[in-house]
Amino acid sequence: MEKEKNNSILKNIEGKGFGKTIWSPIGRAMHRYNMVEAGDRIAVGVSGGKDSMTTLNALVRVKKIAQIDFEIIPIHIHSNTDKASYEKIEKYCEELGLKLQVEPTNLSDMLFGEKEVKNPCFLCGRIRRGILYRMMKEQNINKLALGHHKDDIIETFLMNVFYQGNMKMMKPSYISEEYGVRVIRPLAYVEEADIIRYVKKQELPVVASDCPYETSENSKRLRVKNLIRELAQENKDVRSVVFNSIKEMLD
Ligand SMILES: Nc1ncnc2c1ncn2[C@@H]1O[C@H](COP(=O)(O)OP(=O)(O)OP(=O)(O)O)[C@@H](O)[C@H]1O
Repeated sequence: MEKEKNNSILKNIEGKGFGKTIWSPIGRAMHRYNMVEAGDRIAVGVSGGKDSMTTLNALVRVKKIAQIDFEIIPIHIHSNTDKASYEKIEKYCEELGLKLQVEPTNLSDMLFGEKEVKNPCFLCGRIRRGILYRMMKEQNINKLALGHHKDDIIETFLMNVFYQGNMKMMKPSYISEEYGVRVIRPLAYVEEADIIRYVKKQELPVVASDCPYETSENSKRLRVKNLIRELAQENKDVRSVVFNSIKEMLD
């Protein structure tokens, strides 16, 4: 019975035709950076968006197919009081045999209240990260899996070059000195377009983001994203060209 359930979960996660675009690059990144080791307690930051839901699936898949004994702890930092917005994720985690931990915050009020905040995206990310790290410490969790993918890594690199004048990288795996935990990005080698295709085909219960800044036309990230999109019309491999040129610097 248990075996049948496991097989059905695995089948739903894997889908058909995603070996080359999803599972193989995830496997390569996990292997190269030793992302999953026996005894690990790995928190997955689950926003409910396509990237973190795919990351969650990737870890559940590894747990089911590899003989590695580790734990997965999905955590959702909730930005407002609307419970309905995460019930879908909670239910999905249950189907995977996992209990979603939900941490309520007043992030929405803080960021979109009466007082204007200067750097909302930076602040939001920092606060969320701070909460995640605190929860990890309290629960003896040694790794944090985030849903950043190949396009995020390329965009971050180019943004740093264009706007900051440095070549800082979003690394697939690194130790946060401040908090003493390892951050891993299992989707580091996966392209966003493939994640979109995967999530759609598998009908993952993705929750739309309520962040008003996400699609802001002025956002520097969006400008870089559009630039890459434009270049990709001339050369469809442009993402891989950039990525391969920085790959060694990601270690
Ligand atoms: N509310 C949250 N609770 C827990 N983890 C989060 C939350 N928001 C973001 N994260 C984690 O941080 C990562 C990067 O966050 P970001 O806001 O850039 O989301 P994203 O790249 O759009 O990903 P997603 O599609 O998963 O929302 C996410 O993939 C996820 O792992």
